Amino acid sequence: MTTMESLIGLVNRIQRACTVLGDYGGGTGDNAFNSLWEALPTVAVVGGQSSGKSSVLESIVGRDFLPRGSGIVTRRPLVLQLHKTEEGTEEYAEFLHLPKRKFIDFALVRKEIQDETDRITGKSKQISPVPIHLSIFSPNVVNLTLVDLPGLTKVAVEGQPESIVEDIESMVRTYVDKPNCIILAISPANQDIATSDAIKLAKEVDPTGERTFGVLTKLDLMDKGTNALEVLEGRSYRLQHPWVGIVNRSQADINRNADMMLARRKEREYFDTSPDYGHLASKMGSEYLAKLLSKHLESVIRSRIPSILSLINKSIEELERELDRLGRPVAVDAGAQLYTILEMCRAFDKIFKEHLDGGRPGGDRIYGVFDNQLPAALKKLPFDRHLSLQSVKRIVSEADGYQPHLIAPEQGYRRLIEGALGYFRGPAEASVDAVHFVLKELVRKSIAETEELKRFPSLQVELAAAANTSLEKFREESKKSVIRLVEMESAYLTAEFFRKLPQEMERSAVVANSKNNQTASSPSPATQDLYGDGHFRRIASNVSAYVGMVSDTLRNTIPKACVYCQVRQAKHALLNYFYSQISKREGKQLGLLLDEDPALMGRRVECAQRLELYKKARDEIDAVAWVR
Ligand SMILES: Nc1nc2c(ncn2[C@@H]2O[C@H](COP(=O)(O)OP(=O)(O)OP(=O)(O)O)[C@@H](O)[C@H]2O)c(=O)[nH]1
Repeated sequence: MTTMESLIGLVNRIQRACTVLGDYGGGTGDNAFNSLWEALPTVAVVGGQSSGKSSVLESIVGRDFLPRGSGIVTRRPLVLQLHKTEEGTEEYAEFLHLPKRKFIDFALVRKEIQDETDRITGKSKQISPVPIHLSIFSPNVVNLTLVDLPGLTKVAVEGQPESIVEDIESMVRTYVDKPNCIILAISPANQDIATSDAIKLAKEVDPTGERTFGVLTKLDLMDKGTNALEVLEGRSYRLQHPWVGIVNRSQADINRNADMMLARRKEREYFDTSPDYGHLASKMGSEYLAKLLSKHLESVIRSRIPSILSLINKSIEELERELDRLGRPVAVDAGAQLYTILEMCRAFDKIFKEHLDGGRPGGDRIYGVFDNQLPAALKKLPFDRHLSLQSVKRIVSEADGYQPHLIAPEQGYRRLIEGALGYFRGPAEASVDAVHFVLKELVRKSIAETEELKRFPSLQVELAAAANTSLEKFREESKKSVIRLVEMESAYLTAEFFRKLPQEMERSAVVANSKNNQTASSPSPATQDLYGDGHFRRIASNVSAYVGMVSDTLRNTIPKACVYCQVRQAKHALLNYFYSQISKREGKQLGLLLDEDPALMGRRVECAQRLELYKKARDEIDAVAWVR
């Protein structure tokens, strides 16, 4: 059988561990972990300024320990964990941020709360969502955890930023919005309940009043002849739980340093003897409130345990998956580091090859170079200009020198052809460059897609640089090869092509003759036209036909050279340069390559800590017999 202590204490322990890891009610938006804190039931104390919040808390504890003053005194949430101890034991307090230091003197507790508030918020009087955890061990308390929040206010006081009014409200909301938050809404009885800040907020976030406990303070300060029965009996504002009336110490009592135990007794007497509230006396006062809350908190925790466990189990699974993805921490010895690097290179190389061979997209763009870009570039070459009548006449005349040619202009043909073939260098080199850029892009993509490499930005950079150096070398080789192909075409022309030409010319002349109906005695057109425009046009068309034949050949051979020199090499030897470099490295330099992204290392540590927290929480909950 489990006691209340073990249930509330269990939640207290988990809450403290959550805070250490930055998971607390008002500040968990940015680290993308499930918030365990939010799954834990908490009692949040909410009220307008001077509504009596601090007094209620002190009454519940039975000690004077909260900072007082003008302006906004509570500027960080105070998680107040009360632990009931055996009768006769000494009372003491402990802060989470000062483990092992026992506070016996509660005046020092007050000072430490002030100092610790300033430590985070500075003297700026700003507010901060990072809670202060205070545990109080005493025979005069019930087991209970409450979160004291800054008082809702309407105006900033001197030295505080204007935004503080909204900042406080939004901080309070981050707590009370959560379905697991029990709202302790404090309103003063000497003020119209309709204007109570606490009730206004509670109405908004908990319209059915399921998780709101209404507390009415300052009953003793009501005008003579009036009472708060309308509120306390639930007629002014109905809640599912009964309202609790409280009489705290007055300012004069505080100034007099009136004893808290005495104040509790006086409060009891007030209700016992009150003509207005006598019938409600057993359900009034701070002691009753503490017991009521403790019982309620315990039952809520009990009912939430299955959902807390399921959140914990889900989070454990998620964290383990994430840790697998992030990989294990890097080995420290050089051999293991080299092994890790080579493993990653292999993974990268595999992905790169898949891109080329078709398992992944991108390789087809190389075929695109050969099938579209190269033919289009060849088509665009300015042969029309080169073989225009004027240009042909000029080149042939220049080639003849002072003696005009007698039969075919051999030199003229050669010069025209050589001039034309020179144009093929452009598309040949452009094809090599285009293939180079596709390969480079595939290297970039493959690095990005290699999951194992994600952790190591330095290795990524080095790998990319080495791969690109290799690609550059392949590009040089490829360029040499395609230029050689073009030069080979210029070096030796296909004589066969020209041997066929005279017959072709005759044939075309006969055709032209018969078309013109000329007599047999007319001179042969070939002779007649030896230096005329028709002759030069024929030369241009012969050269054009030859160049066309070479173009067809190069269209087939340039891709072969590119694939041979670049694609094939990239597939087989892309990382050879990297391997030769890496084998020369010492252990320390290898370590540098494996320096992980600090953000990732941080994330791994965070995940590991979270995992530990969740596992510990699961074990603790499992250890409590009533869960079964
Ligand atoms: N007579 C009487 N005075 C009370 C009662 N409750 C609170 N006070 C006084 O009201 C004043 C404000 O009370 P606090 O407990 O400081 O109120 P608070 O809501 O914590 O105020 P802030 O921290 O300033 O937001 C103090 O002077 C208290 O003595 C009460 O029930 N009766």
